[in-house]
Amino acid sequence: MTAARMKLVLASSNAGKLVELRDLLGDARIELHAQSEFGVEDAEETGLTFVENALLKARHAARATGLPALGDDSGLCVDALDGAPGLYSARYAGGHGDSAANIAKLLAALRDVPEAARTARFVCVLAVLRHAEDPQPLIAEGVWEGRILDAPRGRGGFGYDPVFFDPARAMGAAELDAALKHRISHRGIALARLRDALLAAIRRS
Ligand SMILES: O=P(O)(O)OP(=O)(O)OP(=O)(O)OC[C@H]1O[C@@H](n2cnc3c(O)ncnc32)[C@H](O)[C@@H]1O
Ligand SMILES: [Mg+2]
Repeated sequence: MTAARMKLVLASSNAGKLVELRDLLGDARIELHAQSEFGVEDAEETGLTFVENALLKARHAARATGLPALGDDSGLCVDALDGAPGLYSARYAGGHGDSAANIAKLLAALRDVPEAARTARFVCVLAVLRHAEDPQPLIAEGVWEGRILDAPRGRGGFGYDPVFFDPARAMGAAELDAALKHRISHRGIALARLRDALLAAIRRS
C-alpha cells in the first residue's frame, strides 16, 4: 500500500521560508509547493497578530489554488523597542522584504542600547487550512530567544539572521549550520508542534 501524498501550498513569497520549511517537513508524504508555482500573489497582511496574518495568508492561497495551504507569519520582537519591528518586521524600513535596509534601521534604533538590554525574540506562527473555509485550522507558534548584535555576523539564513545572537550557543543565527538553526529556531519549534496534527490530517484525508 502506498502512503497518500498531500500537496500543500506555502502561502509565502519568502524564498528563505520555503527552503527552511521544505527541509523541516522532510516528509515524503507532503509535497510543499510555493504559491508562485500557481501564480498566487501575496495576501494583504491586515491582521493585528501573527495568528491572524498566518491565517489570512493560508486562506488566500487555499482559495486561489483549491489546495490545502500553510501560512507562516513571523517577525522579530525587540524589548528595547517595545516589541518592534514585530508584526511589521518585513516592512520595517518602508519597502517590502529589503533585509539590508531593515537591518540598518534596526541597528540605528539600538545604537545607544547596551548589550544586556538588547534582548529580542523571533516569533513564528504557522497555520494550515485544509481548504479556504476550514473552520478548524491547525495552528502552532514557536519562539526563539536571543539578542541583537551591534553589527552583522555570518553568511547563513535570511532576513534578520545576521544581527540575531543565540546566547545558548554563543553564535549568531547566520553563523549556525542550517540543520542546527532548524532544530532550535522559532520556525523549527512551530513546525515540530504542528507536524503530528498535519500527518494525522493527511491520514484522514
Ligand atoms: O509574508 P510572506 O510572503 O510569507 O514573506 P515575508 O518575508 O513578508 O514574511 P513576514 O510577513 O512573515 O515577515 C517576516 C519578517 O521577519 C523576518 N524573519 C522571519 N523569519 C526569520 C528567520 O528565521 N530569520 C531571519 N529573519 C526572519 C523576515 O525576513 C521578514 O522580514
Ligand atoms: Mg509578509
